[in-house]
Amino acid sequence: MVEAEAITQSFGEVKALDGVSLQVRPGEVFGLLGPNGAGKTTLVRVLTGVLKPDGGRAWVAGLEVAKEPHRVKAKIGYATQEQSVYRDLTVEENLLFRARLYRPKEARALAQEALKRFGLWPYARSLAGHLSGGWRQRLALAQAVVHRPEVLFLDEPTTGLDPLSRRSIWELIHQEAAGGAAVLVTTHYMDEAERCHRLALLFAGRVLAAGTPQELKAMAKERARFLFAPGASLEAVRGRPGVLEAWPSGEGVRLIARKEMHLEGFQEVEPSLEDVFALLSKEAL
Ligand SMILES: Nc1ncnc2c1ncn2[C@@H]1O[C@H](COP(=O)(O)OP(=O)(O)OP(=O)(O)O)[C@@H](O)[C@H]1O
Repeated sequence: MVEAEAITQSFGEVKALDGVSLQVRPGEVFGLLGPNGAGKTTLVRVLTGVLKPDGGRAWVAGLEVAKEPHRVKAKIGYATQEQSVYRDLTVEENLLFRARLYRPKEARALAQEALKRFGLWPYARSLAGHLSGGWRQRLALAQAVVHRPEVLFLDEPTTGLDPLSRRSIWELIHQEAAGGAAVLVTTHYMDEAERCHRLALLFAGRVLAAGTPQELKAMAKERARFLFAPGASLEAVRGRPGVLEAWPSGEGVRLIARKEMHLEGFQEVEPSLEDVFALLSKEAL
């Protein structure tokens, strides 16, 4: 459904993408997790045909993106970080506008269906500019899928939303995947990465690892120890040989240490995705 093969892209001295390969299957929510500047938006721009990369190839919905960018655009939904809703149109008008671009004959029926599917009925006649951030983001998502695309690209769809709104946006993302769409979603929230079927950890333009959240954690446990030091001071823990990372956590200190180290008095804990990321980015530096 989505296949990227060794994509590279530089902006002057900056290597935004450095040989990125990945696949997203139909029915799957695939997360692209990485800090600011990792290259997430650049990859989405390449995969949606907005930006032609320096190197590598990409296929989306059976088409090679660089060769047929216009046909690709009709088959995908794309919600960018910049909110793409028109504030001075109503919710319904926004949906109609988008649907008409791709499937003019069915536009009215598609807009009605999206209003229902996304629970936007009560706001159909409200101006988009009057919606709260959470509902506007819901509209942005509805707009991206109103023409029933096979592949959906969502660039940080929950940035700036409160936890409850984020939760409901994630429910909708999974609803679209359950309907058969291949969904690629970028995020820098570690808890959101846990909600993906599979994910790739992107750092400085490179995929450090890819897999299900469970696979990534299992891989990290093979390579390092994840520990908690109750009542310890940060300085004391950081000073011990073999400690790769340490940070304050509740009544003690959390740390990542080399596998071969014997650290008596420490409790072994299950790594989170944040721990996995901390370990891999440390190794990559
Ligand atoms: N058009 C551009 N011109 C110059 N540099 C760019 C351009 N677009 C991206 N970059 C640089 O490429 C790198 C990757 O940027 P990108 O926006 O893809 O990262 P990101 O992972 O999406 O970050 P964020 O989470 O902040 O959106 C950054 O160093 C950025 O400054």
